[in-house]
Formats: sequence, structure tokens, C-alpha cells
Amino acid sequence: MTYDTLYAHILEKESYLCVGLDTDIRKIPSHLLKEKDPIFEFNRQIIDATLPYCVSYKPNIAFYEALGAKGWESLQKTMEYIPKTHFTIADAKRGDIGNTSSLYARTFFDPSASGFDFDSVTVAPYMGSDSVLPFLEFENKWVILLALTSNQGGSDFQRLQTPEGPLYEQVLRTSQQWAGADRMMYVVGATQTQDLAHIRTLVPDHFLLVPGVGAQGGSLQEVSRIGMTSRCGLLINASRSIIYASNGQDFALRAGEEAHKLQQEMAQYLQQYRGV
Ligand SMILES: O=C(O)c1cc(=O)[nH]c(=O)n1[C@@H]1O[C@H](COP(=O)(O)O)[C@@H](O)[C@H]1O
Repeated sequence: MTYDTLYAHILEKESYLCVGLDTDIRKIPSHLLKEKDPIFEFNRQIIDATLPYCVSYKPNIAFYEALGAKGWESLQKTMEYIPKTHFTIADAKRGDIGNTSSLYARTFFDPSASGFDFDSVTVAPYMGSDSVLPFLEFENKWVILLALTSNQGGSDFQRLQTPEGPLYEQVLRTSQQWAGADRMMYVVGATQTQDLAHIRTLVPDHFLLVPGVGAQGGSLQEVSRIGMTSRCGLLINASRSIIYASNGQDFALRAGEEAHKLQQEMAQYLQQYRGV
């Protein structure tokens, strides 16, 4: 999916919501456990309920890998179920020597090899250019590079001072030599709003994937006020606060309601902050 298409979907839906499919077999409603594929059944109903309110889905690969071959199968079926109108993110946080990264890239981007055809994958920048470039060899596919993550431990390395500023700033500067705003996004946690204005000066046009709203306590309004560009430039992820809004028979209905609430707020912020 191109930048323009993603932006068009954001305007059409009045939403920049990404629903995180962090589907944990230990947390889904017990009545689903009798299904042949409980994980897929859960995702299918969550997707049906949230589709009108979001522009993106982000399955976190850990939740599927942890179940072995069956988990990969549930992920495959989920990906086939998500309509092409929605931007898909393989949250895998990959990155290795070039030779190995090219196989990770095939895993998520080459349907003839793996069956998967994600729009993007999250990548850790730590191993540098040759660990990231193989993901960019696939046309129209995106790298979402970890910059300043939402967790406390993110400060252990990302905020370490270098002569040119904190390490995460170096990630933002150097990686712009690898790809532009049409192929690269950055992860900035919703818990990091104190640095968001500064981050915007370094990457004024890029989309930011912002997780940490909801269960981690980040503020949707603050992120939107500080981080929104004239073409939105934000994908805001919420996982647990949507998909586990209820663990009863009404789980999908409640997930839809949570997503709708966020979408309504987003519609207002798109009016209020875009182009400010
Ligand atoms: O790359 C991510 O998506 C990510 C980066 C980050 O800094 N913080 C973060 O929480 N995430 C992911 O975003 C999701 C957040 O989930 P909730 O806290 O349940 O909304 C999880 O899948 C995390 O793995």
C-alpha cells in the first residue's frame, strides 16, 4: 500500500486506528475454546466488529509463534481474512545479518515463499543498515523501525547520549539515508509525548506507529495534538484495551464499541490538529 492510499483510507474512515491482534489463547473467551481454531475464530469476530473503525491491523507475531505450527496457521487464515483496504503490520521486530534478514523479509513479504503478504514489518535498527535494507528490496512494502519505544527499558539504550544526541535520534537521522517517508515509518511509544515535538522536527513527514494508548496509559489526544502532520502521519495502535474489552459472549461487540470510541475521538482530532 502506498502513502497516498493509506492517507486516503484515513480520510475516508476518519480514523488512524490500528487494532493490535495480540491474541493470547489464555485470554480469549472460554466459549471459543471449543472451536477448531479458537485464535482465528476470535480474530475473525474482532475484525468483523472493528473493520469500519480502523485502517490497519497489527498481529503481534509472538502470540502466534508461541503456539507452533498451529499458531502460524491461525495467522495465515487471519491475514487472508483481513481486506486489502487495511494496512497490515507484522509486528515481528526482526533484523539480523543481511543474509538472514532477507529470509525474514521473504517470510512476511513474499507470498510465493511463505503465503504471507503483509504491507509492513517492524524491524529493530540495532544491527544497522545491512540488517534493514533487505526488507526494502520488496516493492511497496514498508519497514517500521523502532525509534523510541513505549516501555521503561527503552531508555536503557535508546536514550544513551552520543556526541550528536541520544541514540534514538541517530536512528531517525541515519535511517533516512536508507528510505524515505514513502517506505519507512518509525515506532514512537505513546508514553513518550515529551519528546514527540522534537521527533517531528527530525521526521516531519513520516508516519509514526504509536503503540501504548489504552493498556499502557498513553494519551490519544496528546499524541494527536503533538504528532499529527498535515497528512495525519500517525497510526495509533491499541491492542488489549480493544480486543479484551470483554471476555464474555459479547467480546466482539465490546471490541467494536471500544474501537468506535477511539475512531470518534480521532475524527475530531483530524479536524482539529491536521495542518496546525
Ligand atoms: O512495535 C510495537 O508495536 C510496539 C512498540 C513499542 O514501543 N511498544 C509496544 O507496546 N509495541 C507493541 O504494541 C502493542 C501494545 O499493546 P497494548 O499495550 O495491549 O495496546 C503490543 O503488541 C506491543 O508489542
